[in-house]
Amino acid sequence: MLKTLNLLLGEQAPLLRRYAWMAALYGVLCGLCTALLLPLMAQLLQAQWRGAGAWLLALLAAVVLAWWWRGRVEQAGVGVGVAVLQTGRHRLGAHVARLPMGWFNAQNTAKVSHLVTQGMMAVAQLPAHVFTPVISGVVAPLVVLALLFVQDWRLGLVGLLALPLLLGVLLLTARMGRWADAAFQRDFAQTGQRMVEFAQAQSVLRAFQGGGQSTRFVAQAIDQQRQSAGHLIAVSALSSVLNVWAVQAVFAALLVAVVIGIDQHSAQVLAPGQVIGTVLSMLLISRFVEPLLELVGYAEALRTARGQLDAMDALFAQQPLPQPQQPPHPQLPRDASITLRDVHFSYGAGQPAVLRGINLHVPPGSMTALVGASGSGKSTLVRLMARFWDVDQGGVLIGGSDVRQMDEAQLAAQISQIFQDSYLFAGSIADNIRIGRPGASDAELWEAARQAGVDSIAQRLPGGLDSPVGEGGAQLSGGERQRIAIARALIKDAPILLVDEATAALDTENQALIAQTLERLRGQRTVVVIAHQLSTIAMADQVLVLEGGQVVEQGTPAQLAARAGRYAQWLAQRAQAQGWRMAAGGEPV
Ligand SMILES: Nc1ncnc2c1ncn2[C@@H]1O[C@H](COP(=O)(O)OP(=O)(O)OP(=O)(O)O)[C@@H](O)[C@H]1O
Repeated sequence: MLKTLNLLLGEQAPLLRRYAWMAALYGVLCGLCTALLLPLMAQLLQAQWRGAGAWLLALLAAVVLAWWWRGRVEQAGVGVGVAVLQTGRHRLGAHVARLPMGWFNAQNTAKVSHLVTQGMMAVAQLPAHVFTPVISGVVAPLVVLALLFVQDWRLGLVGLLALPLLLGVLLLTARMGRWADAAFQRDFAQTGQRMVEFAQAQSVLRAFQGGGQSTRFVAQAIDQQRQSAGHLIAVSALSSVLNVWAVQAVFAALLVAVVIGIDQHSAQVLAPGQVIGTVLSMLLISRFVEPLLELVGYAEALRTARGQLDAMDALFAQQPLPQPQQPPHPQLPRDASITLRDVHFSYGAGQPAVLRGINLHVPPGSMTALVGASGSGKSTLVRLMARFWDVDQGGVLIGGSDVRQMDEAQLAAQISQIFQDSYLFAGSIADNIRIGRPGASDAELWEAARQAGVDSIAQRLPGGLDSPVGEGGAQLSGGERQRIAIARALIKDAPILLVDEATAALDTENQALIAQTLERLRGQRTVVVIAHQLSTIAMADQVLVLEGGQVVEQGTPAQLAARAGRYAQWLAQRAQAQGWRMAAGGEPV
């Protein structure tokens, strides 16, 4: 728990240590107040008023000191809570930003969103409201235990023996709670993910189910969450009862010890000294048990925050892709070529191989088209070039340098991407294009917009290029979003362009736009395109046909068309389907 808090706090971690010491000192002060209460009670019981007055003054001074110190501790705790909120979110965000692109699936994204909102609040509450009574609830009984030993060693011994038993019960209930909490958090995140999906998929749902209906997935997720919430509530209630019983059992054991002590001295009438001793023992026992009861009252809050901290810990344990060490690395690319050497890749240990022994060389300034059936590995191959993940075997080289030996920013500077799922941020059209090159001038912005056909969108909208696109580009059509993504890639002016030529998302106008863009950049940039249009394939210097994660054919469009192999077959099917007629050289007519 402390390890993760330290991770969240980073350079501010000393604040937590200082606060913990302050809270422990507060526990000692509480114990000191109890210590001063003993002589005061003894003097009162013996009717020694002067002595009692002196001890009373000392006790009042200690109580005032403890109150004042408690205020300081609370302030320090709130300070740590605020630091957790401020620094923790940044550190978590900075860590997530370094994780491989492949890590960002819907489930992980929902988890992160839950952690930085509710999770971070639950964790920040710990130092602000929970740790002070918990730390003092541990320290104060230890001081009182020492006093118990001074008062009567047998009582001290009972108290000492009770502590590990109490600790055992607390640990057991905490573990039970953690299991139940982990299941609840998992189901909670799953429901959140399903609800977002439900909202986003409204058009599909209404088309297939009519309005107002939930999906089976949402219903299942909610049902699962209801079950795990019920389980968690039951476990929490049982834990509370067990914890309180354990403390009460310690209380009872100490009382029994006092009674047995009395019996050994005298069964009939207590001597005055025995009366005082008994009263003081009872007082110590109650002061021993009281903070323990308060401590177990916070078990629930601790467990909830613990679950969130565990999830944050697991997130911090996710490793970013290794970065090259200096010197002599990182390496610089010598040109805009792309080479794949015997690349093998799967999406995780135990998962089937998606790419198997790919060898490929894309010379600088040339254009390579990837074709193949759905699931043959085209997108995976292109994304490996941008180091979304690291290959399992072999290597991906940009300009002769292995991408694993290149600086992350250096690699990013080499590559522009136009993918089907290019995300638009809630901002203006101009903001979204400028992501490609934040320092671009207005003239460069307009030039990229013109080349990508965004100028016609801007003319239609009252705000021009400053018109908002809505969250995720919701205020634009799919084709318009795609054009902005193209403008963003063009303004970046990177020497390598990776393109996933969208199929369904693009209308003929946009298809033509991509074709024009590729035509214009031909010879100027290294282009790798996942091609669906015959016209695009015909433009390519080389075509790779992928099947089952392997390159089954490779050559110029003309060579492949003449070979009567897979490409020619595929070409014939496409031509038939689209009413295209291909010339013998592979060029569409
Ligand atoms: N994130 C992922 N996790 C696990 N498996 C994946 C992931 N992405 C893709 N795959 C699997 O890898 C294989 C290749 O997928 P890929 O998307 O590279 O194929 P593709 O040729 O681009 O397909 P399409 O033309 O339909 O986009 C498929 O079997 C797919 O199920």
